[in-house]
Amino acid sequence: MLVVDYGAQYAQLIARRVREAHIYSEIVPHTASTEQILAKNPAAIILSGGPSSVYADGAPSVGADLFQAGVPVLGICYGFQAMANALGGTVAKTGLREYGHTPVNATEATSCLFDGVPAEQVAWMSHGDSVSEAPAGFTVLATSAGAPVAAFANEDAKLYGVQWHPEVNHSEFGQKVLTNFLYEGAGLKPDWTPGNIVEEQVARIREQVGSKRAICALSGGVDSAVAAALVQRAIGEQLTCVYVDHGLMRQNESVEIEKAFGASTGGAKLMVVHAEDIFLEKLAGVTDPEAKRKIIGEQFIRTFERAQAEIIAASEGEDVAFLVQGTLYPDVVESGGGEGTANIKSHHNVGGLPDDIEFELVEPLRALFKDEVRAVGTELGLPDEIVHRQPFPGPGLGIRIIGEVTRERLDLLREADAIARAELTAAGLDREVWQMPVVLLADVRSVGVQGDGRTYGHPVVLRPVSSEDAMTADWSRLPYDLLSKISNRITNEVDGINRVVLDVTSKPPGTIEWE
Ligand SMILES: Nc1ncnc2c1ncn2[C@@H]1O[C@H](COP(=O)(O)OP(=O)(O)OP(=O)(O)O)[C@@H](O)[C@H]1O
Ligand SMILES: O=c1[nH]c(=O)c2[nH+]cn([C@@H]3O[C@H](COP(=O)(O)O)[C@@H](O)[C@H]3O)c2[nH]1
Ligand SMILES: NC(=O)CC[C@H](N)C(=O)O
Ligand SMILES: [Mg+2]
Repeated sequence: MLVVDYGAQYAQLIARRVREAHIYSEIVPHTASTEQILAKNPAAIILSGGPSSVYADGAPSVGADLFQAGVPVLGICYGFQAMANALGGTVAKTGLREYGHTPVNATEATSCLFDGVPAEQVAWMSHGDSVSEAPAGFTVLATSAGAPVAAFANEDAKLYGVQWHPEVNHSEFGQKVLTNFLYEGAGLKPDWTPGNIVEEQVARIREQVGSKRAICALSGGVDSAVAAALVQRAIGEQLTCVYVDHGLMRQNESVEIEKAFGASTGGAKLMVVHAEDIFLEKLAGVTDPEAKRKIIGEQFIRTFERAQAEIIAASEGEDVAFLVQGTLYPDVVESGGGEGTANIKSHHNVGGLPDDIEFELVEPLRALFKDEVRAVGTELGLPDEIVHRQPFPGPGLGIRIIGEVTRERLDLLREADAIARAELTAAGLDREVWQMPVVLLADVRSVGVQGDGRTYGHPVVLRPVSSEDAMTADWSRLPYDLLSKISNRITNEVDGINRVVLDVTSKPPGTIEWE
């Protein structure tokens, strides 16, 4: 099943909802020609939304021939409008815009698209243009106040379209409409599972790496543990995992990772590289978040090159050409790696990579979201402690010190962070909270009174968030008692921190990390 991306906010979300319906899906850009799309032999096609207007100059269009190939198609929003336009319907700016929750009424309940869906449903809309006339041969299935043609179908040709976004959570029967299209409209069988991801990726990795050697950047986090386990399954002995202690890790983390490692990767070899001094040296005097990220990204690669040289020397000159990373889709899209998407922050493993990198990357999880990766981890038999670990960013505490990163500041933050994490665990909230960065405002100081004396210390920010996939997040409503305990312990026990504040910003507009 293919998703054609018209520059949508939600193209990956569509692909993911299709995978949730246990059908394999991939995304192709709208620049792909009809021949290129059909050459992939799709069992069905979904045309995504997009920011353009079909009647504007240079707007992406879809060839009418795509609809004559006998492949079932569902158009969503822009995709729906482009489909109407290509097949002789009319699309116009009606002046009736709809954004957000919108009631939609079925006018033709017999379509398979609406099986099990009530006559009135709340759908999530985001459009300024509307289809005012369906193409010949199509039946209008639904209307809304702002969209006279809110859905249409040509059941014989297996062509369907909806003006709303069935892929977003807020569309009440969104997943139902999507699965109706997939199972009934397109007749697909729900037989794709995390087990298939494992099989398919193992086969792909074998093909890519062949009999050569690879190293896996292993952080102790979920993504790299799952990536390592997949690659280990594919190429066994040819893999060496490399953990970099860059001095930006949390308290005791390096020791714990070394200990937990055997369980996480099915016994692959582990090499620990200590690179604290060089990372801190390169970060000296740097305060700009993007500059920090680029420096850390580059130093990671330089460290992997050191590991590569050692492995080559030890294996009598056999080349190590591949670098495995646990890159996920959100890392790619935030780094501006999608079709026409903005750069929000350069994740060290994507946008932070240096230009002169010589490794060939192996990234088996690059199209997936975190909860999908967790399902693959469970499928691979990884222990729950690893599969459900809270994320921790590769640049570590380096992007949680607002200001210059120094050894003293790192020690201060490590102490505060250890207390916050221990209390969250003691409260039994580790699984409920997605992650809780503790951020040191190193260039801010405030006046306190402690032991009847004046202090002039730094604040830390607690940033507990709940999320499904890190693309959006809300601040976690932690119990006041817990917040109070964390605040008391940090200010009492960590010399130099005299204030604890709570971040109550969702994402958007904030991101999870402060830098
Ligand atoms: N300290 C490290 N040593 C080696 N590789 C690392 C380190 N930190 C991060 N990486 C690499 O960068 C990738 C991206 O980091 P990221 O934090 O997103 O993933 P993760 O650590 O595997 O999982 P999680 O999101 O659960 O923390 C990792 O999958 C890993 O390949
Ligand atoms: O490995 C990583 N390298 C990075 O450069 C990076 N930046 C952010 N994160 C993690 O990604 C998720 C989304 O974070 P933001 O809302 O801050 O963008 C959150 O889980 C962050 O912790 C990173 N992980
Ligand atoms: N979300 C969309 O796909 C929007 C389609 C088109 N740009 C409109 O405003 O109607
Ligand atoms: Mg991590």
